[in-house]
Amino acid sequence: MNDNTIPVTVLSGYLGAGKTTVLNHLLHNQQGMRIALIVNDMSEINVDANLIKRNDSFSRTEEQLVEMTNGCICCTLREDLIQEVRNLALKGRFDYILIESSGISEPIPVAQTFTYVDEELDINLGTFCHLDCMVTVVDAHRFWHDFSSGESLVDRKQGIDETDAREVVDLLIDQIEFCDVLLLNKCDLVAAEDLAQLEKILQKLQPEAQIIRTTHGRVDARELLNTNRFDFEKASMSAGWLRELQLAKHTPETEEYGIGSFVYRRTLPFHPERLAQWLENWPAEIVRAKGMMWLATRNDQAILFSQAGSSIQIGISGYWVASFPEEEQAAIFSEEPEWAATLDPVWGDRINEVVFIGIDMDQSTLAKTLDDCLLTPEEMALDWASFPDPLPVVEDWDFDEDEEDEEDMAQ
Ligand SMILES: Nc1nc2c(ncn2[C@@H]2O[C@H](COP(=O)(O)OP(=O)(O)OP(=O)(O)O)[C@@H](O)[C@H]2O)c(=O)[nH]1
Repeated sequence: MNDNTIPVTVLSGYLGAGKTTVLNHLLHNQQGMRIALIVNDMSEINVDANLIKRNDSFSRTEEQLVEMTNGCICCTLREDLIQEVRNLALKGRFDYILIESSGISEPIPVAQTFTYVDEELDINLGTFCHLDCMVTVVDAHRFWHDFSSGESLVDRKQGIDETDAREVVDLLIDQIEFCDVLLLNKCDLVAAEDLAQLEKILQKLQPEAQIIRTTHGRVDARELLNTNRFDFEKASMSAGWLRELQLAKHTPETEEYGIGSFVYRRTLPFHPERLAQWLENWPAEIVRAKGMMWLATRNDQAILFSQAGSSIQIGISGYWVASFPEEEQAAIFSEEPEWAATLDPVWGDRINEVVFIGIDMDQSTLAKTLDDCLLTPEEMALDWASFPDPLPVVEDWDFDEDEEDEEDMAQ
């Protein structure tokens, strides 16, 4: 299907991770291909594009450089990206398109640009090109610093605008969890033992991607170009937490460097007040947690819980099927009998099911302290709606900020 369309590789990675360095390296090792480059920079001056133009391998006749500035190709410049890619493809001069996203781009919207027809522009990029590989560059030296900084893009003056409340760690995790190749760059700046541990945790967060250690972006071009690796469905399902959740049975792993994971699964609801207290004292050894939660006070809502570093988000993912009228439930269950057979006879699909990935986690203590947050048999008999619920309704909830708010109120 992809035979006659131009392959595209997208480089993502947080600011300064080494994307331009990788791109420059690829230009030196392009195996005779005529490459078109699209370089996206958030600032007005496209520093990365200037660096590439100075590269002696960048020949103006064979290559073309498209600079996209003052916005991000995953949001404000998405339509421009579609048009630029189409224009490049229509020139018929290029064998390959390489895109360097801005450091604050999210990879999924960029990938969607190639997989969905844009109805407003009425352009189907699939007729011109296909996504070959999503690459994420990770800065091995700064990873833990950025991951645990608790800072937002706005705190770092790196947001799209002053309302860009995304946390640095959420961006890092999005870029890691959706990719085909992870380049662990700046390996020269990290001790061997720390590097081995970081590689293992990245593997746990993203078990499908090929992880390649690099220094100054030096990587065999064949690992990133014409790889045939990208598959939207597969990439969307490749995150470590999701894979863990889908495993029929967790096989205990040999915990190299203390890195492990487990699924906390209970068919009892959480008491929101006790759960909130638990979240306030988030165990530092948990690196990533994600899954569904069942809160007694919101008995119909399926809550999506997501944590990475100090960022905790609690959102509504939808409604439990068990909260639907009986005929609707019956219709859904008859369409998915295998799934229906796995459900609790009393509570249906209501469940607490959260994956924890961490370093040196004490699984039984964590599970025990979470069990203490579930409704007791006495509470099960009470009116659940009457329980205090200090948890936020939706969206981001930063417990550090909450502490600050409490401190402010106390003054
Ligand atoms: N020590 C060391 N420095 C590196 C390595 N790779 C890149 N650098 C340096 O890191 C800095 C940032 O690299 P870039 O390639 O510009 O990073 P980027 O991801 O394109 O950055 P943005 O475009 O700002 O998002 C530069 O000064 C590079 O020379 C590496 O492996 N080791």
